Amino acid sequence: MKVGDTHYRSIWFDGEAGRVRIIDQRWLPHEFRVVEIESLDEFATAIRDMWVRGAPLIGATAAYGIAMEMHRNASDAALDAAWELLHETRPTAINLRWALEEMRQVLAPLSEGERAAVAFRKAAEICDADVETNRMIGVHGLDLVKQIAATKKPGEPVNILTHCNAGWLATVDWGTATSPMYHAVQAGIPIHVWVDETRPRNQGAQLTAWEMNSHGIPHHLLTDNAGGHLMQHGQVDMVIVGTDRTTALGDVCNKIGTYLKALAAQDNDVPFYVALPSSTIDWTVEDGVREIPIEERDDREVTHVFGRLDNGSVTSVQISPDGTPGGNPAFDVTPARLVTGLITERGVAEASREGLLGLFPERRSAA
Ligand SMILES: CSC[C@@H](O)[C@@H](O)C(=O)COP(=O)(O)O
Repeated sequence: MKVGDTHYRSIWFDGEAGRVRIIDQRWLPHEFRVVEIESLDEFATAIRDMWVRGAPLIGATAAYGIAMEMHRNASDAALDAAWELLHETRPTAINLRWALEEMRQVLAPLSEGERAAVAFRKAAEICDADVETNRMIGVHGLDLVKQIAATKKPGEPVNILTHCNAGWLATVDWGTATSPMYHAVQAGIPIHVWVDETRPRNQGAQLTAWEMNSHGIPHHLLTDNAGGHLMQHGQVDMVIVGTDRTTALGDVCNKIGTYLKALAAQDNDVPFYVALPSSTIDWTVEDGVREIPIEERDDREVTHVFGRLDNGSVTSVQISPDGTPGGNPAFDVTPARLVTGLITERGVAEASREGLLGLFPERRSAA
């Protein structure tokens, strides 16, 4: 999407310089920094320490990490070691394993001399496919927004609540949850977005709000606890969130706090949609609550907040007493029964095995 007048993706390969460039998301919204990442360790650090984050972008970054490593050393041992190192950076988002497997499958049968060029081509393909997938999620999600818009008075906006950042910064472009929003704006449908701040790292406040602001989409930033109240008062027409891993039965694992929004939505008859590329479906998992590994992050993310001081400097400050430990589960699972529909690149599915298999019939034999 555009930043000022320039169109950016969240990751790209500069072929002339032989460098991968990313937007270092740790500094947004205060500073827009583009950095180069080169060594395998830098790729692992960029994913683990969330210079890049969001399930699809983690996968795309890992793909380029493999490509850069193949350029340096294309042996079987280097491929396996890179796969392992990148795979252990973040445990919950399945796109990481998906992208690493895609890379390994094309590279493993090749000779060492062939691997680097093919790896860069494959990483670029993964990125391009992500962009198109997310565009299609927007096309299908737009139909849902239109249905709600049809019930409104002329000019009255569709109020959409979202949690965390499932925007273009979490993908290569468009975003998943935000793609229907961009498509609605393009179609001239008035929307207004409620942006959950998303403690502890505040991806909503720092990233989604920045995206909405940059694109001129009307929005308000909310504390994480406000959504239920707004739903009770008819101020939320629909929820659209992303997912880091979707089970074969339609449970969705997304940023911590998503589950509570789904409960509030059900209690208030607010449709709760989850937008996802099919690379987020883990067909090997059925029960999300029991089977999906939930990332536990550093408790400093809870005991401290990051922001800009009045003097303009960007820093983190402690908000809790010395000695109080933080608990930091980074994701939770929303059971399929709370999900109104899964918005995929192939259409909107019921959150169930049959719903998913209806859109992805090629998976039927495996099921
Ligand atoms: C399209 S991204 C979907 C999810 O990855 C997103 O909602 C999310 O939870 C991101 O978590 P993060 O910890 O910032 O990587």
